[in-house]
Amino acid sequence: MSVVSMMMGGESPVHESQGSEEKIFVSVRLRPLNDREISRNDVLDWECINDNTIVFKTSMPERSLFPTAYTFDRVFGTECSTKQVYDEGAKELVLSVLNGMNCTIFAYGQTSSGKTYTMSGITQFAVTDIYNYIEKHKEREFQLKFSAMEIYNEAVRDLLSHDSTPLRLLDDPERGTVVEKLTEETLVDSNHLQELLSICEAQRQIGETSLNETSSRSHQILRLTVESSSRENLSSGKCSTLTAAVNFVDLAGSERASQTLAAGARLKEGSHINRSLLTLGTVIRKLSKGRNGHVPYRDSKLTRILQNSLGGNARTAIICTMNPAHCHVEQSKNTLSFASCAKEVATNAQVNLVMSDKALVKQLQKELARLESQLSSLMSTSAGNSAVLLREKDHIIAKKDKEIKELTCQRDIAQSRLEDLLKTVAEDRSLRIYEYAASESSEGINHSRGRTTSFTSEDLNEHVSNNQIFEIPEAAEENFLLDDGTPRFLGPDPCPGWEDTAHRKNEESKDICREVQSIKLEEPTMKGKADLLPSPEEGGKEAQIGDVNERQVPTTSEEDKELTQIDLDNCYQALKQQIQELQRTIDQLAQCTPSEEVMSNSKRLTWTRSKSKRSVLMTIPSDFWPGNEDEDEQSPPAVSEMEFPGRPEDFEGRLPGAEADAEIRDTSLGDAAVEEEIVKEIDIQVDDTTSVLDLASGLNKMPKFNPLTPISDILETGTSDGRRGTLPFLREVRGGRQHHSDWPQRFDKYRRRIIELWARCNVPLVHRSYFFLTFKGDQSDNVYMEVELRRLYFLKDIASNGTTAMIDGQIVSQATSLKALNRERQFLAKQLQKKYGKKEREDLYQKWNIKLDTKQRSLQLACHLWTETKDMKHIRESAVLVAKLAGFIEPRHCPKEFFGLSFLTPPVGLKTSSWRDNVSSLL
Ligand SMILES: Nc1ncnc2c1ncn2[C@@H]1O[C@H](COP(=O)(O)OP(=O)(O)OP(=O)(O)O)[C@@H](O)[C@H]1O
Repeated sequence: MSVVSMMMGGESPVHESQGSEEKIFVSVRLRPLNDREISRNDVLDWECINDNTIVFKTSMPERSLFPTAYTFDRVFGTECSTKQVYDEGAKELVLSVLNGMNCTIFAYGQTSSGKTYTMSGITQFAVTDIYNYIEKHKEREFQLKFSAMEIYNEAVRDLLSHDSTPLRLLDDPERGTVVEKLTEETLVDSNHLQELLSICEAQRQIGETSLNETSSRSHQILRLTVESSSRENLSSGKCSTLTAAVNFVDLAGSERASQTLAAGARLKEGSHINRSLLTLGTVIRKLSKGRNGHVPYRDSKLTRILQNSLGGNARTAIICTMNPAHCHVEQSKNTLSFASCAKEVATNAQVNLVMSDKALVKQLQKELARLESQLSSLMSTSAGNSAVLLREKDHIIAKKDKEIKELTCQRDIAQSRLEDLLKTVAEDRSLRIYEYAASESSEGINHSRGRTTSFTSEDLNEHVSNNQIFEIPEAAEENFLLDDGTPRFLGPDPCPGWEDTAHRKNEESKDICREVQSIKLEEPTMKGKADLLPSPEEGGKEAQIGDVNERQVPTTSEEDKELTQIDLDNCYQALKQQIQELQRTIDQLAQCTPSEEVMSNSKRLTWTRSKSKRSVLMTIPSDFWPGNEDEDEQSPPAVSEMEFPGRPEDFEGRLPGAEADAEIRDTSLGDAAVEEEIVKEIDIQVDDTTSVLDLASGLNKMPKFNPLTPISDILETGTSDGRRGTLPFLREVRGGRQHHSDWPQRFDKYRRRIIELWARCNVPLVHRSYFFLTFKGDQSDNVYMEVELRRLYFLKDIASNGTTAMIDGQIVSQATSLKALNRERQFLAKQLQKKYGKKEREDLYQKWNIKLDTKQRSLQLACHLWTETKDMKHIRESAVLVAKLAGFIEPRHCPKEFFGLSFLTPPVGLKTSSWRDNVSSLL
C-alpha cells in the first residue's frame, strides 16, 4: 500500500479544521476527593468557576506570585462525568479518525489524579461512537485495527503480546516512526475491541504488579486504526482508503518527573522511567514557543512514537487530570503549567488517503490523462499560434523576396541604363571628337583639292570658333588640373594634330588605308587630271573608300556589315580600274621631268610622286634628303627649340636595351648622315621601279579587306580575316625585296630614329607605346617603319613651317587641339571630382606614389580610364604606368594636353588588358 496525504478541502463532514493548524485542545479535569482524602479532611484547593477557568481557592499570600486562575479550552469540575469530558473534550476530535485524520488523546496528570479513569472511559466512548458511526455509514467499508504498547523505562512493550521483549522503533519514510513487530489486531466488532482493551489492562496491571508499583509508572498507548473506503469505489475498482489512527495515551504520573527533577541527576541517570515524560514536557514547551529550533522528539520513545501527535499530522487533545486535594497543590500547579504550555502548541492534521497500488495507478493514469489533455490543449493552442506566426513570417519573407527581386530588377535596369548611358556618352564624346576631326579633315581635303595647300591659322581659328560640337561646359572650379604643377603650353603646338590622331580609336587602321588613298589622290594631281577622280560630292569611289575607312569603327548592325561589304567590292573594282588608268597616264608622262614648282612644293606637302628614288607613298620631307643636311638646323622652329632643349636626362634609361641606349646617345637628332643612310635604305624598299600596276596587282592578290576587322588583327595576322600567312597588301607591293639580311640592324636604326623624332615632335606616348610594341623587328614591319619615319619627318617639317597643317587629309592646329583637349580634360576632371573628393585624390596620389609633376596627368588619365573600366585596380595600375611613362619626356616641356583624351584607350583591335600588359612590359 502506498500512503498519500492530501487535503480534503470541504469534503470532510466531520472536521472543520482540516488542512490548517489547530491548537491542541487542552482541558482540565478535577477528580473528586476520594473517601480517604475526605476522611483526612482534605479540602479542594481548585474550583472550576466556568467551563474554561479553574481557580485556586485557598488563599496563599506567600505565593501570590503564582497565578490563581487558569483558562483552558475546557475545564471539568469534580461533578463532571467522564462522558461529559469525552463529549466536550474528545469526541469531536476522536471521530476525526473516521475521516482520515490522525488524532491523539493524552491524559496527563499526577498519580492517582484520574488519568486511567478518564482515559478508559473516553476510549470506551470513542469506540462506541466509532462503531456507531460505522454502523450509520454503510456506504463505506471500515476496517479497524487495534494495537497497544507500553513504554516503560524507555522500553516499548506490546500489550497484545505475551512476549515482553522490547520492541524496536523504525523510521519508515512514509509512516514515520513505527514500532517493529507491534501486534495489530484487526477488529471484528466492538466486542472484539473490548476484549483487547481488557487484555491491555491486564497486561499493564501485570507489569505494575511485577514492579510492585501502586501506581502506573508506564505510558500506555492504545491505537485504533480506522481504514475506510467507499463501497461504490470498491465495486468499481476505484480503491481509495482513508486511513487514520487515534491514540489513547495514558501517561505515567507526572509527579515522577517532578520528583526526578527534584531529586537531581542521580535518579535521572539511574532510571529512564520519566525520560519520556520529561521529553514530552520539553517538546511541548518548545512547541509552545513556536517551531523554531530543534524539537527533541527523538530523545524519548514516547515522543518518537507520538511525534505526529505533537505538532504534526494529527489532531491532539490533552486532558489534564488534577487531584484537587490541598496536599497535591504543587503537582496540580505543575499540571496546570504543562497544560498552559500545551494549549499553545499547534498541529496540522491532514486527511490520509491511502490508495492501493491499483488505485494509485488508476489515479496516476487519470492525473496523467488530465495533464496530457492540458498539455495537448496548450500545445494545440501554441501550435496554432505558431502556425499562424509561421504563415505570417512566410508571407513577410515572400513579400520581402518579391521586393528584393523587384529592387534587383530595378537595380539591374538602372545599372544597364547607366552603363548604356556611359557608353553612349563615351561613344558620343569620341564620335563628336571624331566628327569634329573628320569635319576638319573633310574641309581640309576640299581645300587641298582646290589649291593643294594647307589651311592657314586664321581659317582654323574661325572654324574652331564656329564649332558647336564640343559643348562641354567649362567650370572654373574644375580647373584643378590647370591650377598647379603642370606648366601651361603657351607656344605654338610643336606637333599639331597628334593628340587628335591619338584620340581616334581607328587611327592606326586609317594610316594604312590613307596610304592607299594618297596614291589615288596623288596621280590625278601629277597628271593634272583631277577630273579622273570623282569628287566626294559626286559619290565617287574615293568617297566610298573614305567611307569604308570611316566605317572601321565596329558596328553590330548586320545590315551595315552587308552594305559595307558591297561598298568594299565596288571600291576594289573602282580602285583597280583607276590604277590601270593611272598607269596609262604615267606611261604617257614617263618622258616628262617633274616641274620645279612641284618639287618646291614638296616641303609644303603636296601629294606627289618623286621622279627618282622617292616613295610613291609620301613625299619625304626636305630634311630627309642628303642635300639638305643642314635642314635639321633650320627646320625646327624657334619655339620648338625653346620647348625642347633636348632629351630628358633619364631618356636613355628608358629606352629598351643598353645597346640601343648607347647607339641613341651616339645618334643625334640632327645627324644628317644617319638620316641619309636611312633614306637610302628606305628607298631600297620601294624604288622607282615599283609601278602603280604593281599596286593593282597587289590589289588583285589582296584578300578582301574587311572593314570590321581591327587593324591590329591585320597587322598581327596579315589578313583581314585573321588568317595568318596571307601577305598583306603593302607587303605584296614590296614583293620579294623585303628580305634583307641586315634588316635587324636597319630596324634598330629606324626605331632609334623614330624614337628621336617622337621626342622631337612630342608624339603622344600612346602612339609611341602602341607603335613600339606593335613593331618589334619583323621584316613585314619594314613598310610601317617607313611610314612612321615619313610621318615624323613630315611633322618636323610642319613644326618648322607654322601652326597649321594638313596631316593625312586632316587639318589640325594647335588652337584646335588645345581647345578640344582642354574641354576633354575638364570633363574628365569633373568626372574625377565626382568620384573622389580632394582628400581622396590626395590619398590616391600618396597611394600611387605619383610625383607632383605627374599627378595631374596621371589622375586625368586614371579618370578617363575609370570612365571606361570602372575598375579601381586598373585605374591605379594604369595611373602608375602613366606616371612612369610621363617621365619619359621632360615634364616641364610636356604639355599636359599630350596626356589627355583617350591616352589609355587601346588602339582598335587591342584589348585593354593586353595593351596595358604591353605598356607594362615596355616599362
Ligand atoms: N472522576 C473520578 N470520579 C470518581 N472516581 C475517580 C475519578 N477519577 C479517579 N477516580 C478514582 O481515583 C482512583 C485513581 O484513579 P486512577 O487510577 O485513574 O488514577 P491515575 O491517575 O491513573 O493513577 P496512576 O497514575 O497511578 O495510574 C481510582 O480508584 C479511580 O476510581
